[in-house]
Formats: sequence, structure tokens, C-alpha cells
Amino acid sequence: MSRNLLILAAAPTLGELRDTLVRLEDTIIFALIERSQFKHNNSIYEENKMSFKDGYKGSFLTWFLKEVEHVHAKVRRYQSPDEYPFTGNLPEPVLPPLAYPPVLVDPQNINVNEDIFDMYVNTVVPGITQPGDDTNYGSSATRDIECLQALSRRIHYGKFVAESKFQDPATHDEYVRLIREQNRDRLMELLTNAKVEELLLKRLKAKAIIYGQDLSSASMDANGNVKTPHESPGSSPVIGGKAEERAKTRVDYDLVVSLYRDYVIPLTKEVEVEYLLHRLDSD
Ligand SMILES: C=C(O[C@@H]1C=C(C(=O)O)C=C[C@H]1O)C(=O)O
Repeated sequence: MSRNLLILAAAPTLGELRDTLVRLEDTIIFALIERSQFKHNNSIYEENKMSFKDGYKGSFLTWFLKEVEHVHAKVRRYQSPDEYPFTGNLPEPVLPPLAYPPVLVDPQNINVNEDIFDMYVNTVVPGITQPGDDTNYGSSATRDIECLQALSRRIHYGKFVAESKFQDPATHDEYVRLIREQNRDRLMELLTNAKVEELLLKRLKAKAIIYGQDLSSASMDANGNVKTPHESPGSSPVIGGKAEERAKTRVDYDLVVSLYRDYVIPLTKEVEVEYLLHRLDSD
């Protein structure tokens, strides 16, 4: 067994990590549902739109995110290896550091939150909200920050997944060879599991349809029975028996699937590749 297998504490298994990613699907879907209850409120994303006493020139959302992350930094949130801030120049914690087991070797301190922020503001928010302004700026930004933090955790979990694959005796030597070659494309091929991705997208659609269904009092009779037949996740999404009618869900389930297919999974794999490319820097 090569030396770099001995450096680290026992990393979580790939199966345990995948279970965590499955659970984060729920967190992300419900966070999107919560944000979707408010209008787009585009002004909170525009720079120089609101005046701040300290002369800050950014958008309301980036100002709020800065304020939230400053407080969270003081309680050492970003000393956790699975938490990455969107804001720079954060204060030191008021609490003493925790002794996290050294699972990751990440000399670059990889952080793709800029990409996550741009994707979320420019693609996700317009896709999950109705156009317009309902002045719920604080509530919208609060839900935005919950979405951004959940997406960031999920995507940066790619570091743990990459470390688990690197430590797998079945593939360790091939990873070492490809890292020494700095062969980005072959690393991407080796770490990609198309079957896991395919099953994930199918599960995600089912979750978004089920979680997104409106089971408010309006859709239930006096005895608490659901009045409107709700499609089972395996069937084509229908309500009221018309197969061509889309399920009326609180969040667009096709958008949730495309969010993962086009952004979350590719960004997670980018994190995995970047992590692996620098895994042996300290050797
Ligand atoms: C996270 C993994 O690595 C890759 C990324 C995946 C994702 O972001 O969902 C799924 C499978 C892999 O292609 C994994 O193998 O589970």
C-alpha cells in the first residue's frame, strides 16, 4: 500500500457518502420549494440597487450573504471540512477550533461557490419563481441563502467522494498514475459512474413530484382524503386523469432534474477532478 494511503483517518465509505448525497437531495428540493413561494424579486440580485450605510455597492443578496457568513464564521462554521463560504475576508471564530479527523488533502482549498452563485441567480431563481416583485426581499434572500448553502455542501462533497475513490485499493494505483500524468480527461472518465447518475435523476424527478404536490386543505375533503388524484412517481405525471396535463407541483420537477443534470453533477465532478489533480501535491 503506497504511503499516501496511510496519511488519513478512515474516510467515510463511498456508500456512506452517496447516502449523504441522497439526503441532501431532500434538503435542496425543499429549499427550492420554500424559495418558489415568493416572486422573482429581481431587484435583490442587482448591484447598486439598494443603498447601504457602509457604502456597500453589491446586491441585496450578496450583502445579506456577507452578513450571515460573518456571523456563521464566528461560530466556526467554515472550519468544518464540508462547509465553504461565498464571502471572503471572514472573521476568526470566537469558539476554539474543533479537531476534525484529517480526511481530506486539499492544498488548493477548492471552492466553486462563484460558479454555484452565478448558476443559482441566473438560472435557478428565474426557473422556480413567478415573474414580478412582491417586496418579500428579506424572505426571498433568506431562502436563497438556504438554497446556496445546500447546493454548496452537496457539490463540495465531491472532495470526500474523490478521496474515497482515491483510497479504494481497486483503483488507487490508477488514480496515482493519472494524477502524476495530470490527465484530467482520464480522471473524469475513471471517477464517472453513469449508472449512479441515471438512477439519481430518476429518483430526483420522483421526489420533486411527490414533495412538490400541494396537499393543502384545498386539495383534501372534510375527512382529510386527498380530493385530486395524485400520480404515482413511476407513471407519467398527470392530475385529473389527462395524461398530457403536467402535474401541478410547487416546484417545476423538470427544472430540478435539469439543475442536477446540467449543473450540480458536472460541478461535483469538477470538484472531484480538481481535488484529485492536486491530491499528491504535498508528496
Ligand atoms: C458523486 C459521485 O461521483 C460522480 C458524481 C455524481 C453526482 O454528482 O451525483 C454521481 C456519480 C459520479 O459520476 C459518485 O460516484 O457517487
